[in-house]
Amino acid sequence: MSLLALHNVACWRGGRLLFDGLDLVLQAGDAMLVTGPNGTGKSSLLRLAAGLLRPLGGRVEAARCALADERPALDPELPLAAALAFWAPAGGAVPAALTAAGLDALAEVPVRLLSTGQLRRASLARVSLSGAPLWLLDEPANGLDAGSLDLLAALVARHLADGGAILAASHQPLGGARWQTLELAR
Ligand SMILES: Nc1ncnc2c1ncn2[C@@H]1O[C@H](COP(=O)(O)OP(=O)(O)OP(=O)(O)O)[C@@H](O)[C@H]1O
Repeated sequence: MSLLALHNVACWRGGRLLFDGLDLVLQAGDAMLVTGPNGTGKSSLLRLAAGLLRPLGGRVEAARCALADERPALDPELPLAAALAFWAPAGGAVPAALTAAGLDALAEVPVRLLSTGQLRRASLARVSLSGAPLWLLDEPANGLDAGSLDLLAALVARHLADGGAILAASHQPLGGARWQTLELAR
């Protein structure tokens, strides 16, 4: 069974047609990288897949998903571990997620004090904690240093090996998978 399927999808946003006739299918273990110039609709495509945006035409079928974009979706006033616990169905997985994202030392630091790259990694920890089989990652490498890029690649590889799928938008190459590519054009 596919974890994401788009059938003949058209997207209208900002007063113009961003794309139409788009078909794609992601099965367990699949990773797809969406590329293209600014404003061509990469983030919009992720929001369509997340069910946050309605297609102008066509059909979107998605498994339970977790979206990581520029908004961390973590309570800024809470210590990081407590903020992440909100998203953890079983609660107990938070320490392992912190370790996998290289955030052990920051568990008790309020989210509002984290740096840009630390917040990105906290978003990845949130997504990995969610248990969602479909990850939607919008520019996940933004603000990450070399070591953090390696952590991202490891998280990607583990999620795919566990039977998940990933749709990511990025201006830079990502590791951890043999990425299929989808280029959106103006
Ligand atoms: N909330 C919104 N309301 C109206 N138009 C929007 C909204 N968000 C984005 N758009 C428009 O939709 C178009 C596609 O934007 P989108 O963010 O999907 O592009 P992108 O390919 O992800 O760009 P970038 O590479 O800059 O991140 C742009 O023209 C943008 O102005």
